[in-house]
Amino acid sequence: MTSSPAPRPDAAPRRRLFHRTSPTAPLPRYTVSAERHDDALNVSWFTIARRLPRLSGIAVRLAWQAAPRAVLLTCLLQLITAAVTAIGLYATTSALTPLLASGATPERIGEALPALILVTVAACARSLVSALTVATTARIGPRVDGIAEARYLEAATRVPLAAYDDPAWSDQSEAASRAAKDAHQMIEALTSVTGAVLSIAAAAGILAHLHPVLLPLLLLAVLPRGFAAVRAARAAYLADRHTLADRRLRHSVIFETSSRDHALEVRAYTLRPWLLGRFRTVAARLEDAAAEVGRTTARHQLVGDAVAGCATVGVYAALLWLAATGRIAPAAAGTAFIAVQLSSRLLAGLVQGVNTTYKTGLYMADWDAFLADTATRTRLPEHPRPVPADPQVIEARNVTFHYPGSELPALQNVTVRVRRGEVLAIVGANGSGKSTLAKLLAGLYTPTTGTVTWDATDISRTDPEQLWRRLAMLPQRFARWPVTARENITLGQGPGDEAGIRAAARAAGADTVLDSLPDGLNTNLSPSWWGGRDLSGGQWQRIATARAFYRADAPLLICDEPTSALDPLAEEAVYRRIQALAEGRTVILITHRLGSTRTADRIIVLDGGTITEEGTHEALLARNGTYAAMWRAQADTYSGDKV
Ligand SMILES: Nc1ncnc2c1ncn2[C@@H]1O[C@H](COP(=O)(O)OP(=O)(O)OP(=O)(O)O)[C@@H](O)[C@H]1O
Repeated sequence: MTSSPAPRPDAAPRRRLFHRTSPTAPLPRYTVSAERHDDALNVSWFTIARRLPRLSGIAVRLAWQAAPRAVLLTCLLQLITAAVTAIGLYATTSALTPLLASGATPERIGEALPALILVTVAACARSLVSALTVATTARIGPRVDGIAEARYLEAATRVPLAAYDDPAWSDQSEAASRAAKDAHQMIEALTSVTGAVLSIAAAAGILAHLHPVLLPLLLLAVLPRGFAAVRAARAAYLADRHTLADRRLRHSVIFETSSRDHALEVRAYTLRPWLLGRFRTVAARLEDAAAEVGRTTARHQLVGDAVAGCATVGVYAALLWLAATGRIAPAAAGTAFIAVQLSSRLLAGLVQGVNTTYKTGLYMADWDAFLADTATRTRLPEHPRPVPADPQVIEARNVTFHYPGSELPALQNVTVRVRRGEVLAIVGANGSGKSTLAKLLAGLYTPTTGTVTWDATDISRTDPEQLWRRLAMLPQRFARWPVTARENITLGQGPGDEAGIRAAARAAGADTVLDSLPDGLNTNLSPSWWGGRDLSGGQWQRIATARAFYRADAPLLICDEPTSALDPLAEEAVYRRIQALAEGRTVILITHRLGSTRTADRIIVLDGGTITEEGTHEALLARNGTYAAMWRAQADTYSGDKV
């Protein structure tokens, strides 16, 4: 049975690109965050004029950093183009004057010949310089993209983890990554704008020289289209900004629908109609926005063309009148005619260039704002305290923590102390705050109130990168990097020594996994790449554990659910290894497998973000509280044999 097309949730029904044979999923309309409704969405002509130089300045600075010599060469080529244009027009008048004079034809041609040769040479030079400009700009563009993208990545990898939980930052990040990718467009557009402006200025100079009234006439022919272009660019930008969240949603829906990670559930849960419905809903919203931009652009273009057309007719009529009444020489009128035609052609480039410059310029401003905002969020202490190389005590004191935008605290007034050589186990129900507490102790999040210290050093006053170099962490949701098994273990620590990698793999039970791979450590662990192999969930967990163990000299080891996917023998081996690793370092172990907590030096129980129990396994059983209840429940599940 085919269902009738579902009505769009938020617009009047009309013909669509998509046939709605599947249900349309209701999709929340996320709006851009309050900060994004800034003055960029409220631009007046004055603001545009004020802003264009600044927007261009961002791109010019980037271009200068990327390829200063190419920038200088481009400027030189632009000036040559303008000079050649002026020479060509001037030579045209010189050629037309004898040609339009009375006398014998061979003599008139002979007199005009040098000027005609100059006109031809100027035209050839113009083409050559234009080709050189294209080649030079092509050298600058990719380098500018590279720098813009590298800065974006650097900022995104430096910002505190909490930024990723903030939708405002995510919106900004999306706009900035898009701008960085397209930064070369701004360079190309700026080049064509400056080239066209200089050449039109040269033509205007020649016209003003021929007769002062020709200059305002030229401007009359040129300005309306420029005005229309900037208005269209502004409409497109505003629509883009308003649909930013929807575009993010669209990417996310496409990714969820087609990614390998979701492919199994898409099939097993027969998700196709639901997923396509979600896609259609968001695509329809974007389609509407794009159509609206198209209508606005067409309107502006039509009005601009109409006014420009009328103005051009007026210019030609004025030229005829000036020539007919003897106010200018016929040769000057001919040159003016050619200059207006040339300027109209240049104007097409200028219009396109202004359009792109303004639009991409606004995105570059987003990129710039993202870097500035991210730098503010990332601000390091002015004089960072050194991180203790081998902390004796790691302590959270009266720590409360709210995730961004969350009213309920994930942790409330938590105080905990863990010493070097100790294994601290954190247990508790799902969502009780275990992972959050571990992340705070590792400096991955900063407490909303309270302090975390390593020895006497408040870690919020240290350089976090220095801190994390002293951390080995096996997170609950570890990344499956699409690189070789070797890189998955050494992960950013250089090529690694073979013995160290093998020892970490053995300790994590990953040695047997490596033995089963066709190229051993050199096998790529992404089946989507040629020669790549995937692993089972437990095998992946062993590799991720080896990754944490490989950082053998880190004084803090955090294992968050390290054995959730492991078979019992591997599990026992990993816990034995964690126990052994505790010698000379601090170990924090988060687990629901209470069997492993028996050997921990101390256990804390979290409930709703607060510590409710603390002690050794035996002490907590004797207390007969939450821990004892959890222990008994698990013992019952495993028939009391083993937990
Ligand atoms: N990035 C986040 N943004 C907002 N809230 C979050 C975020 N991560 C976790 N929370 C919330 O914080 C609380 C504590 O989460 P946490 O991950 O620390 O729990 P947990 O005890 O480790 O749970 P589990 O046993 O399920 O792993 C939960 O209520 C959770 O919903």
